[in-house]
Amino acid sequence: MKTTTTATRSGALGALDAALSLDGVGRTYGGRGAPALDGVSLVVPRGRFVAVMGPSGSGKSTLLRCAAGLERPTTGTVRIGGTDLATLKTAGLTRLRRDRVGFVFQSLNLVSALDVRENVTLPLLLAGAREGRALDARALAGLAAVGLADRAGDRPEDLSGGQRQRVAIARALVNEPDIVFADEPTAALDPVTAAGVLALLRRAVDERGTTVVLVTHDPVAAAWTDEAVFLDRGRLAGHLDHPDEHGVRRMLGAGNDHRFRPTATTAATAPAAATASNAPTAPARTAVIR
Ligand SMILES: Nc1ncnc2c1ncn2[C@@H]1O[C@H](COP(=O)(O)OP(=O)(O)OP(=O)(O)O)[C@@H](O)[C@H]1O
Repeated sequence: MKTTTTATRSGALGALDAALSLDGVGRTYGGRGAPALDGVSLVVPRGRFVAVMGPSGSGKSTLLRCAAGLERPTTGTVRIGGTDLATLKTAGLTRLRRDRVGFVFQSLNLVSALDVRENVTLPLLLAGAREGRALDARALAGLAAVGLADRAGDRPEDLSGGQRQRVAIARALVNEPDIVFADEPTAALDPVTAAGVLALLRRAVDERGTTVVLVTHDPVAAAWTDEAVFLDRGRLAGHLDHPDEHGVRRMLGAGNDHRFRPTATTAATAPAAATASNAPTAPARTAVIR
């Protein structure tokens, strides 16, 4: 197993100062059969937007759950911001997820008994913040950032799917997490609404330096990211820097007959916001270790 990236070879990036690192992570369910994840190693630098792609059942969601500390891997090491998750007991893991991690899922359950503002303040309250004007101001600022300041008093069921996802993003970002994990957040949205949601994630990366790990099937969504990594039957099978829609489709097509061929690709048609992040100051790319 060899490290293949310049980032790691040059020593510019280590697992300890990365936003996220996985080293030999495997996950087997029920102790039988093929593992859902099989020895996945990668390093995601801070301030990076990374897409995790691959065929259905290739292990994308399992990778996300293990990486986010929602599930313990069977083998290997996961570090968030240098902290080895295996060293944390349940309470410590909960604290780390609460304080440093944001989540946006396709079916992210906003609490229907709470209004939109209350949903956004929830992570802050869980982290011990006191109710009051300062808390409300933070929630409203977060809602304003996703264009929903005027819906603060509404219930989630009064919003469209796209608006709900924007509330979910405001909630994920309200405690200024180091890293956000998003699992198919745009799968149920029309293309225009999906672009709005992806633009919000892109902005979090560009303006706040948040790291975002996005599981998606969608080559258009992947084109908003800095890098796409591809899974095939639980293993890392390739990656694209500055993925564009065409390059991603090609990789996914190659995956259909199990012949991923990692290639160097550049973004000819990536969204403008994504291109901006490819400035020379952008952090080193994700280190894919095989
Ligand atoms: N909780 C579980 N119990 C048993 N098997 C599971 C569990 N979660 C996932 N698996 C299995 O692990 C493999 C990978 O599943 P995973 O959901 O990670 O794939 P995926 O790439 O996210 O798929 P999709 O794109 O269809 O959502 C599949 O074979 C799946 O059946």
